[in-house]
Amino acid sequence: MSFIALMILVGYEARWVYPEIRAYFSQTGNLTGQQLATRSRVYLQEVQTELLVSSPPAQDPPFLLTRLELAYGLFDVAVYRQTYSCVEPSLAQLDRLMSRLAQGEVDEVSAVRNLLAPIQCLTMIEMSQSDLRGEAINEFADDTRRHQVVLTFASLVIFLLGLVFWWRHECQLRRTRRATLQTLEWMEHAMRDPLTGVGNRSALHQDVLAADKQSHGLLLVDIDYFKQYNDTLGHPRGDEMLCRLSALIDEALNHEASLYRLGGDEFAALLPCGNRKELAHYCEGVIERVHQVAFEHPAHPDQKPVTLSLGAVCFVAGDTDFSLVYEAADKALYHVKASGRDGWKMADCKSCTSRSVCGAKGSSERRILARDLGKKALEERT
Ligand SMILES: Nc1nc2c(ncn2[C@@H]2O[C@H](COP(=O)(O)OP(=O)(O)OP(=O)(O)O)[C@@H](O)[C@H]2O)c(=O)[nH]1
Repeated sequence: MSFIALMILVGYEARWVYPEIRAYFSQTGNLTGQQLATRSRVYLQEVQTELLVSSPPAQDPPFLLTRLELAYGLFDVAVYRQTYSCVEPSLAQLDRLMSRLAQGEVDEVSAVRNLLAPIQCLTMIEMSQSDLRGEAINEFADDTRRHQVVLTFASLVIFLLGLVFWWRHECQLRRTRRATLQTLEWMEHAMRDPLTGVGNRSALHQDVLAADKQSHGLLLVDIDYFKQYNDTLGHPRGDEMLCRLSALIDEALNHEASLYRLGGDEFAALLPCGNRKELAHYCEGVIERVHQVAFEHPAHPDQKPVTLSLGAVCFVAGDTDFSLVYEAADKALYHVKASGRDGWKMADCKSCTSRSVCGAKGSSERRILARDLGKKALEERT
């Protein structure tokens, strides 16, 4: 918009400047016109003076004639003839005077008298030319002033247009920036569990997709008998416990894992882990830490403090269908739950790893398996 206005202004100025300057300089041509008349008058006056001062003239007739011819030549201009009525008679008079002077038929006094009319005509031409020039200059000055005003206002308009454009652009930029930030904020909210502040299920899937092709460990953690905890102490205390446990799991995993709440009382942890042994170490660490802290659980069927059940699996991110990985970890968790809870199990998921990352089984895993055997034996006996 500003650019278009600027172009219009430039066009306008170019349209004005060129003819106006031309007009001005053509008027300065009047200076030459005036000068011709002046020069011619000076020659005539020199002849007049010569005739008046010295009688007989000190200069010989050819000198006077040359002066008169010069005066005639400068006087005999087409523009003068067309513009001023006194030119034709004056030139005729000069012509007559020159021929009479050449023949020596004229006395000084009548010659001087004959020069008066041409001199008067030339003086009038000088004054007229001077007036014309003055008018042209005044007109040019008026035009210049007028155009300066136009130029000033146009520049002001362009400046204001530029300002408006800049302001609108700035507002647009701010709106876009705000919208982007809001979108990012919403995305961030959409990926977070509002209660514990850890990521949610969508965040887990996104992080798995974004993870580099390295060996990772997935831990699924579920609180045991949380329904009873809620029923006894109330949901606000249950919420509090969820927050405490998410912090505790994070701490037990040395803050190296990304933590997620998948819903209800189930958490997931994703962490880089080279082999099963390392993952087993992490699982053991979580179980031990919750034992150490021993959060009170007034309704635990086994009269224990709060306990956790863990299912874990090793996988190579990017190489495996994550749903298979999750299913394997979930099965392991289910197995722990079914085996009496308060323990961990690592899934032996062959399809989850393209590289051999499997190591030794964890002690808790062994403990669960032992408990399974015990349960089976008990069932067989009853
Ligand atoms: N305080 C609280 N409780 C929740 C929330 N979301 C789900 N729950 C409760 O968590 C409990 C989960 O219970 P279940 O899935 O039956 O499992 P559980 O009682 O822990 O039993 P097991 O998992 O078999 O050991 C339910 O009572 C839900 O009401 C929450 O945001 N806050």
